[in-house]
Amino acid sequence: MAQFWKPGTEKPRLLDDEEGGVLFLSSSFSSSSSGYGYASIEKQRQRLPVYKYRTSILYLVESHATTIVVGETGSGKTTQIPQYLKEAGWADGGRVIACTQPRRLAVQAVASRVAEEMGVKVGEEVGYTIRFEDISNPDATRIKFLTDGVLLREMMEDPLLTKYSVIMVDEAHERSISTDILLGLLKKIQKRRPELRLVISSATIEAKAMSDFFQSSKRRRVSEGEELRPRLEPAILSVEGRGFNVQIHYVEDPVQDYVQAAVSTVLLIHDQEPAGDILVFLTGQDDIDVAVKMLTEEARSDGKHSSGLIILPLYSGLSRAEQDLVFSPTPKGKRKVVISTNIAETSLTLEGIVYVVDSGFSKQRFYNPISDIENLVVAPISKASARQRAGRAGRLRPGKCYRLYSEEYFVNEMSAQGIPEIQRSNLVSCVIQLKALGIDNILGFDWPASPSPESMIRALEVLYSLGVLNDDAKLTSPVGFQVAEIPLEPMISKMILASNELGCSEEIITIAAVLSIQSIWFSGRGVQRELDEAKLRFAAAEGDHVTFLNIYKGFLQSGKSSQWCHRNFINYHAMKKVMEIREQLKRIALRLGIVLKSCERDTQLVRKAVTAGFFANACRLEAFSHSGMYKTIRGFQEVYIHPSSVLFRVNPKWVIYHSLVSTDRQYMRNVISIDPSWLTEAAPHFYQQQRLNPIIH
Ligand SMILES: Nc1ncnc2c1ncn2[C@@H]1O[C@H](COP(=O)(O)OP(=O)(O)OP(=O)(O)O)[C@@H](O)[C@H]1O
Repeated sequence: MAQFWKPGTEKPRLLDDEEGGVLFLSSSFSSSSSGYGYASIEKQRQRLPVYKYRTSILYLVESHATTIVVGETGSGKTTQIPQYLKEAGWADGGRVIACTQPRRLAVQAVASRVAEEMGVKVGEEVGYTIRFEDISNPDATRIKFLTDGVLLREMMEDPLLTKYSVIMVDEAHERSISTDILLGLLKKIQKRRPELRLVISSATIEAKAMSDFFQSSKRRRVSEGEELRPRLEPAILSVEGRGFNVQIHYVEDPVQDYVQAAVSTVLLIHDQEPAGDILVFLTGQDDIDVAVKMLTEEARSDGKHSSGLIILPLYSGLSRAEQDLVFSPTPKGKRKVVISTNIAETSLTLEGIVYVVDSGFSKQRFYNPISDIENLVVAPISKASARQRAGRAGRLRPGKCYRLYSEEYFVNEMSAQGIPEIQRSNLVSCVIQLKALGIDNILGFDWPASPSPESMIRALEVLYSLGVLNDDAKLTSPVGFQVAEIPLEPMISKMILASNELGCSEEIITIAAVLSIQSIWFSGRGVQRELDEAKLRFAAAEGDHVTFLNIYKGFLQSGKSSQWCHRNFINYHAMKKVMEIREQLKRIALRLGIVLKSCERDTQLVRKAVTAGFFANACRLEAFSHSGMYKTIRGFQEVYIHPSSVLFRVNPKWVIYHSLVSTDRQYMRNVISIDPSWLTEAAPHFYQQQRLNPIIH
């Protein structure tokens, strides 16, 4: 079990102490978490640290084109600033105030909170839009929360975002790809629309870089009326103070197994600490499922330690209804344990949470443009993330955060800030978005942090081979425009378009839905044999994609039964999410004129459609390899079929994978066997005939 410094001894630190900063105690803050009346909400609003800065914020927004607001987590930036702006008239005359978030869940949660504070219904004066879900009313919505990705999509219809008077880019320090693209484009828009105001909310460390970025706007020639325009240099405002104290506990020695350590810590808290819910940060669906199972079994086998625990997973692959469970009030006498990925890291207030357990890891993308390989890797988080995680406790009362790493590690080894996603990702989706917005000179685009030219060139090559870009690097018609319109990775979009021509769109839409979530299998420790046996019941010789079709069919035939999923080691929540996404994809397909048609299980057609999208991920088994080693066709990288694939140990000669994960080796996840001649058919330029021919034969 992880050993923590005991509370009350000298060791635990208050959050601010980490930096040697000032301690802020807001003990007057009401700690009641339910039954808010309107008046009490108003009082709560006024007690938030940001309230003291209301006038300054409004003054700066009035007088500067860009205002950067720096503030501790919980100071009230997200929920309050849009309301201040509305109250000051920025939404008058039909104008709209936008507030972007990197994550969907945060968009929904913050919109409901702000609507509650304003005493209105979500979807009316306060609305939100996330991919596939628009809960806003063009005539009534004055404050709109949306993901930064959705705002980018809105630019396709309205390049200058004319309906917005102020755009607040929240959590800009997270540096998601979409945030970086958005910042670059907003800077451009400001030159054309000097009346547009930007509010960038950012952690301290990034504020200077943000300011430099917006500062470097080229000065316009002063013309008549110029003095009426806002000042171009950005203003920086620092909001001092936070909500409640969060006591930080570190482990004394590094933990060997963070899932096991997280489970032990939850039981320790439950045993020794007063009432209050627990939020645990792990990395992904796989380790969350394992932790949920361990805790559930503990609850079954040994009532003493774990009676009264309500254990809930939280990750993006869950259906909406399951995600909503984490927001429901905890029944009296019970303790909720939410086990989450980093989707709960920013902007969320889960009312009952008093304790946070932080594994110190998250799943992150890393792309190597030389090998053209993108991996999803479990990697250490940054100090900025650790603070955000700790900040989820102490939002409505004092809290505690248990870090499953040592203080020495936190202070000396943890990086201050993560690497911007744009510098560690494959840029195919990013390039197509910019192209769709008419940005032709992608290499010359004004980025807050430049991606490597190699990554750009790789992305351009792939898009060209997908038939999305023409010789002039412009979107092709209709394929390029259609691919850009589908809000999915371009390779999946291309696969869907190809399925229309091949007559297998029903099957491919199912496959696309399954590929958009992490896994539909139940992951658990100690159940590998049963899981393998269950897989055999559905396994298709052609590979995982066709296996998904068997599972989907079985699920429908069972009447979408949770018991059926349980018996077959399939994650019921994930299957419900697949159904949701599939419905959304069907609507998009119909809009694009794709005829929904089944090929009646002609798996060759299905595999050809997959090849049309994913040809760049083709690999060949090494002729003399008995260890199942493959080499990627592009880049000659060594890769292996992941043990979770139905093709593990089957090792067909030619395969295509959907994604790679890196542990001790590079593993291909979701693999399908192909005929190599389909590669040259699908992408003659990519696999120049003469280069591939000797390999094929
Ligand atoms: N759904 C909610 N229920 C109750 N209180 C809430 C809710 N949402 C926000 N609050 C209160 O408002 C405070 C400020 O939240 P807000 O999201 O505006 O802060 P923030 O400065 O943007 O922090 P972060 O960067 O962590 O998002 C919370 O600490 C909490 O006290």
